[in-house]
Amino acid sequence: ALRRRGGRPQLPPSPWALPVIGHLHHLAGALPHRAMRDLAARHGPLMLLRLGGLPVVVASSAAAARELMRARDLDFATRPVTRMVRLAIPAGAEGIIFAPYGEGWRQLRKVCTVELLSARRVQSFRHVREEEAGRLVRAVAASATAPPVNLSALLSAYAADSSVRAIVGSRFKDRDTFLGMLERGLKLFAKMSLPDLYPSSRLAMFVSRMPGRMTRHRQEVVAFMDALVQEHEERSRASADGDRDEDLLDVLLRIQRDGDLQFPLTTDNIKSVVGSDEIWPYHAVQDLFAGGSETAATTLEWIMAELMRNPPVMHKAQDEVRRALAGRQRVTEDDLGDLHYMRLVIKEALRLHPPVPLLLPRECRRTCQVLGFDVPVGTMVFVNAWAIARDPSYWDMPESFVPERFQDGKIDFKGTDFEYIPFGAGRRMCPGMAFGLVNLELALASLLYHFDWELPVGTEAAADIDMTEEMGVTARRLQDLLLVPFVRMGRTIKRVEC
Ligand code: HEM
Repeated sequence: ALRRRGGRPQLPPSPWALPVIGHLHHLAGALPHRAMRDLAARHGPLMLLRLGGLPVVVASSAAAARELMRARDLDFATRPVTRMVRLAIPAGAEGIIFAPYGEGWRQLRKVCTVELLSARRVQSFRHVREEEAGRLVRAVAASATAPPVNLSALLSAYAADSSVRAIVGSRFKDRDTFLGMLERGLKLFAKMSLPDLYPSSRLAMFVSRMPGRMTRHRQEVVAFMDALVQEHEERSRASADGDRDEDLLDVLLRIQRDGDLQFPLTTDNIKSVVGSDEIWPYHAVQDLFAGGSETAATTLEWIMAELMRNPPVMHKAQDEVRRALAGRQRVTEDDLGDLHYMRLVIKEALRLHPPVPLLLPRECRRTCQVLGFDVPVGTMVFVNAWAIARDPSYWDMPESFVPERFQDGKIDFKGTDFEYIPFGAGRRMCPGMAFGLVNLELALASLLYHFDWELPVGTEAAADIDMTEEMGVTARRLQDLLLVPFVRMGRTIKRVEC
């Protein structure tokens, strides 16, 4: 396929490069999705960058995304496993996010959709979400005595607590250690280090501190997983409750133990799928935590910031929630069905602030053509979902927060409208969409129902709210969101005194 134009491949266009670092200098000083959008404006919707020694193709239009994730989805259905990821995760134990395309990933993906993230399972954690949303409301109310409230911190706690409770249960005694380990692991995996940028360089391996950190993380995980799995197995032997109280790790261990699935999968299959390494359940649960926690916290923060900047939208959303829930003491999931406008608000926030702006990287499995260019096997691929969702060729007033643009229901995030793909598309699309959305809806409805919100002293105008992003595990706010809540009790609104 690469034998074109007299034997030379027609690669996608690239900016000018420097020796050794390639195009890295073009990304310096800006967040990757922003720098890549600016480069794409000059070099086109499919461009080839060399990041150190790593070839990377970036897709920046709906047409390019459609080709990669629909027409050629199978050719791009694998994830790159960098040297650092491989140090932390042995082959066969990658979990779901990092799993290369193949039988192992396919089976785990089925476990995800049929068991872990199915509608039934999402429903089974309803009480966890409602309790955690209640805890969030109480925490906001309690902090309201000394405003402003650091809403970012409270939302992070809400998202992390509800995820960890779903994954390992509320009775797990080393929960805080587990949470700390997951958060450290996520930060390590989110970084591109020297050995990743120069995959064949021994020097990069030698000078970087990442290999040591990854190895220590793996050792920590192995030690911890033993205790975690043992505790869960003892509990499941002691319990006669069937699966009534199962957390996600219980489900994974049950599947490993019994092959108890709706599709034929024996214990032996599972072992070969997940490898015999004892840390496989860890990476599966880490993926669920990665998927569930940061994405929810980040999105909720952006939604609240956008609502503060757009008072008419805030009033309309509050009006809807308060009308639908009139007289209720607290918000439950039964109440969410009628909140149409609030759902448009969430959609619009996911358009302007997709928490995973470049989606998760894919890798080309087979040399092929995209938009008429040759993409060589082994190339890493990013889809700039953030840039596409702000492209004026698809969106009117793309930088403005206008939930009504989704009112006619023509565009959705289910992976078929490629100008709007916050959850990705194709075979590797996010399997946790339903799980994620219900988490967002319950927390948001609670914040809108119970509180009125004002800007802290010193932030006089809504336009002064700092909207700068930073890139960590997700594209979140650089500054914590500080707001002043007023508890709304019936018709009177007063600052809480406790
Ligand atoms: C607002 C919420 C969320 C957003 C915006 C989001 C976004 C994404 C994106 C962009 C991808 C990559 C898709 C691709 O490569 O095409 C992804 C993959 C994934 N997400 Fe989510 N996600 C969310 C919530 C969740 C939740 C709640 C879970 C699980 C509890 C989850 C689990 C996963 C997993 C396991 C993958 C990897 C799938 C694979 O590689 O086959 N996500 N997510």
